Amino acid sequence: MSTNHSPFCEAPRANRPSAHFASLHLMGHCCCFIAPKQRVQRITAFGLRCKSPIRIDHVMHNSSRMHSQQPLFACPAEGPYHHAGYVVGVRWSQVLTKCTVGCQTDPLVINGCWDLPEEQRMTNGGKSTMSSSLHLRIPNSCIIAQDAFFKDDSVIAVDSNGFKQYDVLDALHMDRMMSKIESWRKDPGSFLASQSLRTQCSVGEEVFVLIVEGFLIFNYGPLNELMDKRYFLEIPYDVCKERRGSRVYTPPDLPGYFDGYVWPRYLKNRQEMEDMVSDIVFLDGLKSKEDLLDYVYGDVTMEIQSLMGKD
Ligand SMILES: Nc1ncnc2c1ncn2[C@@H]1O[C@H](COP(=O)(O)OP(=O)(O)OP(=O)(O)O)[C@@H](O)[C@H]1O
Ligand SMILES: NC(=O)c1ccc[n+]([C@@H]2O[C@H](CO)[C@@H](O)[C@H]2O)c1
Repeated sequence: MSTNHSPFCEAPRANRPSAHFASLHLMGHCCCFIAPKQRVQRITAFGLRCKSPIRIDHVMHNSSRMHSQQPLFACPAEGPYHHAGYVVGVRWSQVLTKCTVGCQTDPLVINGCWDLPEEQRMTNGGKSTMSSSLHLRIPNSCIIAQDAFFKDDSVIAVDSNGFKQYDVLDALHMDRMMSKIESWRKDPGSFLASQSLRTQCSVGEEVFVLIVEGFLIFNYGPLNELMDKRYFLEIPYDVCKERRGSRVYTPPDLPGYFDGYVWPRYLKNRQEMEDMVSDIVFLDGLKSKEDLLDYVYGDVTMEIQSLMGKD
């Protein structure tokens, strides 16, 4: 199976109303709360839907760290709906405060995903790759990865085929993941410091960005609703199977696990996700890492600029 649908747009789906493809559409709601030390955090939620082709000419670069982008195009395409999906959500908070100018040079080391050699990380859709690169480009960002919250193997349910039921929310300590996200929300600056990440602040205001990366983050309502932006990286069945086959998990996949459990479960999870969430940007994970990163980075920075401009 293969995909020919375009990289930066929602994937086609037979039962998705065509209106969902119509034009770039931002919708938002905001809420405010006052955090300690006079800090004002604003949380904005919005979704992105797109039809074809959307041209993004550039990203504002009134800050030295914002890079201008090459024009990018997004358009829908037809095709079978057989893609493995991986999700990356982005959340940010804006902090209005006075800070000194600094720089962030530390690479992200969180949840054990960045400091592992590539061949030991999961070899699937590219979300860890994307998240890590995004983090390095976005000041004051950090990653929380869902894979770090798997329960112990001894408590994972087993089906009648002997397949461990790893690809369900029950296999994850979502409560612990939420606690971690909550601690970021309460005080992102302190959270970064606790991860040995320095903050970079411009005079006047700063935006902290949390990149939430995982394979079931949108299926968990309380987490999904916190996201400001949602991206879903897809790769076709055959590529996914091949990449999965080259991985060694702990515990390792049993023979037949991919076709007997992982793929059918993925299809169920994906259906559930699409029934719950509509404002997801689907990305073609077969595109180059650079193109994907440029697109997402451009998209996120535009929204951050827009967020900053609203105050
Ligand atoms: N756009 C891409 N094109 C080609 N290869 C890619 C792309 N993105 C990532 N890869 C490669 O695919 C492999 C898997 O990437 P990555 O670990 O980021 O996937 P993942 O979705 O995080 O998987 P998992 O959730 O299972 O950890 C890596 O070897 C990575 O270098
Ligand atoms: N404990 C783990 O991290 C673990 C163990 C066995 C399988 N997996 C797989 O990780 C993927 C999500 O990234 C899922 O498809 C799990 O099957 C993870």
